[in-house]
Amino acid sequence: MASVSAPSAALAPHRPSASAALLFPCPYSSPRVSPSPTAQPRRLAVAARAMPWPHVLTVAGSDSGAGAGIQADIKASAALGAYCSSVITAVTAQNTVGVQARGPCCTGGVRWGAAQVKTGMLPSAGIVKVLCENLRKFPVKALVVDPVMVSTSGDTLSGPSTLATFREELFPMADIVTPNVKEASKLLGDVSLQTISDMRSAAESIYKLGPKHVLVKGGDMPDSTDAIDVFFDGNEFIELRGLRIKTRNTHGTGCTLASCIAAELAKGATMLHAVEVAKKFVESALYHSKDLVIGNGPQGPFDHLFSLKSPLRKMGSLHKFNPDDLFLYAVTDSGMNKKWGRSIKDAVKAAIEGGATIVQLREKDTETREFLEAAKACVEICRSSGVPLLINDRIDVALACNADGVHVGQSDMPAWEVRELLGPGKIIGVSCKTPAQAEQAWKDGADYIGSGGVFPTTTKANNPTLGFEGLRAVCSASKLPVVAIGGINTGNAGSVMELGLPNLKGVAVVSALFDRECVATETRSLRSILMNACSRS
Ligand SMILES: Nc1ncnc2c1ncn2[C@@H]1O[C@H](COP(=O)(O)OP(=O)(O)OP(=O)(O)O)[C@@H](O)[C@H]1O
Ligand SMILES: Cc1ncc(CO)c(N)n1
Ligand SMILES: [Mg+2]
Repeated sequence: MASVSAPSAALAPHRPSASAALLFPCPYSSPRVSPSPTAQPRRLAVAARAMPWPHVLTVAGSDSGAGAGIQADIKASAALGAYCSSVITAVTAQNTVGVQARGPCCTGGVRWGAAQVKTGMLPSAGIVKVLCENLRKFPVKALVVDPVMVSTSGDTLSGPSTLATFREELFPMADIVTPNVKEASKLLGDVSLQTISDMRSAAESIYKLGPKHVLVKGGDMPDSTDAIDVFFDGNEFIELRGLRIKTRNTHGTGCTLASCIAAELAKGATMLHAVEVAKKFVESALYHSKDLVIGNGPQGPFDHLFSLKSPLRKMGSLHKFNPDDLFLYAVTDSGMNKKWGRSIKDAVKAAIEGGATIVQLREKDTETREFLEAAKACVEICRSSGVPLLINDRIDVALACNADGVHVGQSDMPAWEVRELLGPGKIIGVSCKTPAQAEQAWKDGADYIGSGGVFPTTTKANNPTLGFEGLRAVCSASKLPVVAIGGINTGNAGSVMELGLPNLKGVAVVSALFDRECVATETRSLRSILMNACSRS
C-alpha cells in the first residue's frame, strides 16, 4: 500500500473561518425544494417536511483501509440511521497488516452546533487541546470519547504525550469514555488488566477522572470465549456479555462501537441502551463478515452495511428492554376475546389499565389484515403507556406495525434469523423448555426466554408440563431473564414467584386475564398477588 505523507499544516488557529465553513458545510442548512408539489406523491411530501435529523460529528483520523477511523464512523452512523459529518484529525496509511504512515491534520475553526460528537484518533496533545477549547465554545448534546492510542496491530496512533490532556481536559467533559483494555491500562499508568474484576476497577478509576459513564471493552481480552465489556455509571457495574465471533475481520470494532453509541444517543436512546444496541450491532456486523476476504494481513475490515442486504428496514426501538418489564406479562388470545365480545385493542387497553407490564399479541386465528390493524392500534396504546408490545411469531406484522419486538417458539423462525430481520434494537423472546434451548436462545441474540408450561394448560395443545423442577433447571442455567408461563393464574402465581428462582422476573398469563369477564380487575388482582409474593420471597 502506498504511504500517505503527513499534511504540512499542523495546527491552524482555532477560529471559525470562511475556509472552515467550506471544508465543513453545515448539514443542518435546508436544501432548496423545487416548487412542484402537485405531482408529488403524498409519502414523499411527508418525508420532505423539515425535521431534526439524528446527527453525529466524528472528530477522528482517516483510515485508508476504511475499516476503522472516520470511514468506520460514517458507515456505522449511516447503518443506524444517523447523519455523520467529520473533522479529520490525522491521515493514516493502513492495510490489513498494520499502520504504514500517519500525520496530523488541521482541526481549527469547526462549528459543530448541537450534534453528538464522537472522538477517535487525536494524534497530539495540541489537537486534544484545540478540541477541548471548541467543546467549551460550542457545547454539544453528547460527547463520546474513544481514547484511541494503539491499533490492534500494535501500532501507536496517539503517543504518551496526549495522556495527560486526555485525562485532565477531555475526559471530564465526556458523557462516556470507551477504552479497550490496553488503553485503560495505559491511562492508569500501565496497570495489569487480566480479569473482569480488573476491568471493573479500571472502569471505576477512569470514572474518577470525570466522565459520566465508562465502558471498558474486552474485545482484546485474551482467553475469553465471550466478548465482555464492563459498563460503569458511577453507581452500578454492568457486564455486557456478547458472543465472541470467530473471525480475523475485527479491524475497527472500537471506532464502530463508539459511533454507534453516538448514533443511538442522537436518536434519543439512554446511555445504557445506546451501548447495548451498539454492542449488538458490532456483533451482528462481525458475524456477517466473518468469512469476508479483504487483503492478506492478519486483521481484516468488516462490512458495516451488511443490513443493506436485507430488503427490510431495521428501525431500532427506542424502548430499552428492561427485564423487570416481564413482571406481569399479558398474552392475548383471539378465541377468548371473541368469546367475551372484546376487540384486541380493548383487551390490551384493559390489561394495561390493570397494570400489565408487557403485552404480547398472540393471534393465531385472526386474518392478517385485521391483525395488523389491531396491532397498529395496540402499538399506539402501549407507546403512550410506556409498555412494550411484542408480536407472537409474526415477524412481518411486527415490522409492519413497528412493534417493540417478537416472541418465537422452538418451531417458529430461529431467534438469530429474527434478529437479522428486526435489527439490534428490538426485543426478542424465545420459548425454552430445557437449559440447552436457553443457551441457544442466548447465542442467537435473544433478550429473554419464556419457560413452561409450569402447570398444565388448555391454551396450548401438546404442551408438556415442566413443573417447578423443570422451571428451576431452565432458570438456573439461563444467561437471560426468564418469564414463567403455562397454567398460571391468581391461585398459583404467588407460589411461582415465591420459588425465588434465579433470573425469574415474572409470569406470563393468557386465560387468567382474557378468559374472564373483567380483564382490568383480574390484572389488578394478579399484580397485587405478585407484589405480595415478591415482598415475601
Ligand atoms: N470477536 C468478537 N466478537 C464479538 N464482539 C467483539 C469481538 N471483538 C470485539 N468485540 C466487541 O467489539 C467492541 C469493540 O471492542 P474492542 O475491544 O475490539 O475495541 P478496540 O480494541 O478499541 O477496537 P479497534 O482498535 O480494533 O477499533 C466491544 O463491544 C467488544 O466486546
Ligand atoms: C484512524 C484510525 N483510528 C482508530 C483506529 C483504531 O482501530 C485505527 N486503526 N485507525
Ligand atoms: Mg480490538
